[in-house]
Amino acid sequence: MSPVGTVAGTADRKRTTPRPAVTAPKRRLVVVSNRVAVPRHGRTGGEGGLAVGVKAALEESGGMWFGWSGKTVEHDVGEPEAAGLFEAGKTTYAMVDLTRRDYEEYYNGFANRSIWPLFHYRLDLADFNRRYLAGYQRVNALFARRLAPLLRDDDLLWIHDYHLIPMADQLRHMGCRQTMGFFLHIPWPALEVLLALPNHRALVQSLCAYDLVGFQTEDYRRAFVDYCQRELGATVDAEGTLEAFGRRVRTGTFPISIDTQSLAEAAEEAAGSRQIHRLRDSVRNRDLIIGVDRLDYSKGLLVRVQAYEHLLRAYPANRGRVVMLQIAPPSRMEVPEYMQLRHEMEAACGHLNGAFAEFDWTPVRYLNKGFSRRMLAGFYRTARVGLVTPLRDGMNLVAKEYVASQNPEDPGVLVLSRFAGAARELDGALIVNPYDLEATAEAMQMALALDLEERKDRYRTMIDRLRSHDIDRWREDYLSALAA
Ligand SMILES: O=P(O)(O)OC[C@H]1O[C@H](O[C@H]2O[C@H](CO)[C@@H](O)[C@H](O)[C@H]2O)[C@H](O)[C@@H](O)[C@@H]1O
Ligand SMILES: O=c1ccn([C@@H]2O[C@H](COP(=O)(O)OP(=O)(O)O)[C@@H](O)[C@H]2O)c(=O)[nH]1
Repeated sequence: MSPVGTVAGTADRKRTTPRPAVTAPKRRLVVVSNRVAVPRHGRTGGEGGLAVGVKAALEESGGMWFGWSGKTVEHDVGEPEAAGLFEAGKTTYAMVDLTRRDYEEYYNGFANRSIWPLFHYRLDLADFNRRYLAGYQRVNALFARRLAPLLRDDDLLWIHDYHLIPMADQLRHMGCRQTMGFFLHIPWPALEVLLALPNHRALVQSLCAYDLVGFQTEDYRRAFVDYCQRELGATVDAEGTLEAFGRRVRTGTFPISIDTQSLAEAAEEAAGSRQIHRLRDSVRNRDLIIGVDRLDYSKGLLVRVQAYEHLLRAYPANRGRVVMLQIAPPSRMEVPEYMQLRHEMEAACGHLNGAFAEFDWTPVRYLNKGFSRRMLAGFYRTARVGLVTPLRDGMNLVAKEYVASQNPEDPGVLVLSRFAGAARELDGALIVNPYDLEATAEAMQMALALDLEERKDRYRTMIDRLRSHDIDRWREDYLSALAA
């Protein structure tokens, strides 16, 4: 299990003010996701948007969170009879172990070597081995068998992400008639790209077993509808409801967000901490540029290092004057393409430092480890520039966290890829095409040079959006649409 994920992660910070009351669903909420953020030793455990949003919904209304336990068992010793259950507060956690083979074929295989690269437009990296597909179907069927006996007739099911697309279909085959919603955290690709997936039709057919299918952006939703119309002959009405395979499926756009208020509080508090003082002392009077990403090829890490090299070549006055801090915790290390990226990043950062470093200045600090969100908030606030350059990204919460962490009186500037879902909302960022290295370098230069008034203006438009569209709003919008 990788150290940093959107669902499971290190301890979260408690809000100092209560969450606003939102319309809690009257029916019991059952959340299903690959990773489950289990509370440890009474501390809150969530890290990314999914964990924060789901936990808040379950704390409020009570319910169940079902998924993989994070454990693999070495041999297939026969399936356990039932999911392991335990209660914490109003929430029941129900979790299933996976055999090593299931984990390899379902998680490392179909989820992360077939769907993930394809949906992030990396056809060159996709592997459509049929063994992976079989493992994916097998684990979805196993999850459905373990969940079905725990369900009540009027439960609301909220199933998350690309690992679990066929789950509703599996449950329906077992006779489950509950309301079921799906939310996709990653991009939905254009029709021409999706057609490369050997079982694309069956996969989309299984999505039609849901009552509501939610996407991060309107572009992804439209791409899904486009596929259904052109490939399946589905009809769609003005509200985005599809008719396909004899079912009516609603579609919607629900951009995930962050706990804006608690991030801002954490950043302010962290600014006075010993570690942030240490960071500031080490950076001295230089400008800090920060990147924070799982070590994933979709995040555009290599082009980012190249763009930074362009910055140092095209604007040599920056040499000795800026420092780039790239935090890149290893992720999915059993998938060969991720290991390959690790080697490539080591070479790229080594090359850059070798070419430009001076005896008293190192241009890039490259760290293969994760930090708590509280520490990250302090790092973000210290950085004059936040660099978020994915080649394709469902949303990208780091972009939102960077903005929320800024000092309103002296905010930094976000340089953001147009291919991140977050670019649809964060229009105060300097938006770049990350494939265009020179333009990215120019945007970095501009970010370093922006005057205070313009930085404040850009920050204000973004923070207003993040305050009105925070993580509470995301789950409220999704759950009220699902329950409607
Ligand atoms: O669980 P892992 O394999 O360790 O991966 C971590 C998560 O990565 C993906 O995150 C996505 O969801 C974010 C929140 O909606 C979104 O901002 C980001 O753009 C996506 O890449 C994945 O979709 C999650 O399921 C993983 O837990
Ligand atoms: O060292 C780290 C690096 C990242 N994160 C968190 O991991 C999440 C990453 O989410 P994002 O949507 O940016 O990308 P994903 O990794 O889910 O694709 C964010 O909440 C980060 O704050 C973290 O807690 N510690």
